[in-house]
Amino acid sequence: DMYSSMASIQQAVTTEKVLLHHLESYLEKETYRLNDLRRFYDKVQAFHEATPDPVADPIVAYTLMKRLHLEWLNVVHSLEATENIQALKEGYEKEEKRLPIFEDVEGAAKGLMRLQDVYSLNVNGMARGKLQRAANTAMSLLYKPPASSTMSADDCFHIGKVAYEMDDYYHSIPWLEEAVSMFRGSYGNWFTEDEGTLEDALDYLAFSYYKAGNISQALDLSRECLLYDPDNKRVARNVAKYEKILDENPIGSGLEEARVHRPNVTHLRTRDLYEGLCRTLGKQPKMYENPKMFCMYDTNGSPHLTLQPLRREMVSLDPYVVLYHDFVSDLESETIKEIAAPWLLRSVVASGEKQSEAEYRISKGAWLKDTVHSIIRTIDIRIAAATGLNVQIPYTEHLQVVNYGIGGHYEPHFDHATLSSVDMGGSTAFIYANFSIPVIKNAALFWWNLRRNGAGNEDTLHAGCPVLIGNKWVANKWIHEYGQEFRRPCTLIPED
Ligand SMILES: O=C(O)CCC(=O)C(=O)O
Ligand SMILES: [Fe+2]
Repeated sequence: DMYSSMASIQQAVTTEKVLLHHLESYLEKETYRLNDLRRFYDKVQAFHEATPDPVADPIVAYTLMKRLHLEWLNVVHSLEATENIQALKEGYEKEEKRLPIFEDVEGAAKGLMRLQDVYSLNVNGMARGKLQRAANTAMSLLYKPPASSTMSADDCFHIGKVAYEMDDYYHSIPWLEEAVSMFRGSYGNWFTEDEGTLEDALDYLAFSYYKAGNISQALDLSRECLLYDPDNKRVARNVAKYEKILDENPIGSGLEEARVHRPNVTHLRTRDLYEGLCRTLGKQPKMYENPKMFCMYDTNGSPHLTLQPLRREMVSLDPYVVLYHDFVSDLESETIKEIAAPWLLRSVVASGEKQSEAEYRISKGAWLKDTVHSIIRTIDIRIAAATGLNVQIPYTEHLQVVNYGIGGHYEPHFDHATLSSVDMGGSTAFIYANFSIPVIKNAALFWWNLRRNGAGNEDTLHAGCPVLIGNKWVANKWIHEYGQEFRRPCTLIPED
């Protein structure tokens, strides 16, 4: 699929540029054709104005005869229009296999709804291309794009429909409200590219309200829909039905509006904690008040780091989490991304004995062996130097390079089992340990997910927050317990 990684979406830009080129050439040819038709029209029109009595002049009469016998025929039966549209269609068909499919648009729409929820974004703002916090969380503008990227009524309608098809009225209502209000504003204008109309949006919105238990809203909208589409028998039946319900249940007689809840797709107990941490966008000022949380140049006693120590920042003492700033260089991270890009495949998660794609991990990844490029080997050596651990296969896994997609995230999980540029969102959140770390380009985050006695540290439950703006790449190196016996000896203290 395409929506699950920004690297794949970048290819869509190239595809659209090709389509744009075909359309440009079509428009040029059609403009030429229509200008020529206009010239013919003007010629005939001028003739009728200038020659009130064509019958008197034999030459004039001749041209009239010839025109009617031949010229009109050629004009009306001209093949040019067909040829032009044919060329456009052929150009499109050549790109067809590169176009996103339904699941991609659906996945992208779900990604936007995820961002809306996790970052409490306001739908009206989103439709205007601005990322602002919803009204109940003190309206604040998070991001305004440099170029205007507003959504059309039809864009909002589509998202509303995706939610509606999932019986998710919590999302379908605000998006369809937005669509209806925009369609109303442009009523009477016809946009070739649109899939839906005001009537369609009203219809879906009315039914969403009905499902959510708001019958009087459903009735108002259905009546408005009938106004535009008086022959729609189904909507007429709905109006009658809603009127009947309201008649039988006067206000206050127990017909309460069902509260529409955000669908708990993740069945996640930790969701609120996780999202709260994501919303801080990695800002944790409290952390710096603890003197133990210092920064230092660290060689870890390794000769590899003597001349160029790592810049280490303590992030958490328990669980032990450290951040190495500029762990890799721009050249290294760019190279890794380039090597990984052609091999990216949809990320999977363990599900029983098998592996499967999951809504809770939206990204694509590639495994890079140290033999594919000397940079991978260099980084392995650096990881070994920083951690003092043995990073030879089979004591670690290969480097896993991951690129997130639209609203791409990885919900809370354990790894017992990190390179990038993100402008906003995408923090790594430690749910129980209650902190999150923003994405810092070229930095590496290191933690022990096992205690020295081999038990998993529950406090390492962590997640990759949905990416709000930017392109997030991470590289994971999972180091196994096995093989480190003499490098990280065990102790008898359980909490060590
Ligand atoms: O993307 C992140 O911030 C975390 C990624 C992660 O935890 C994983 O891939 O296991
Ligand atoms: Fe992880």
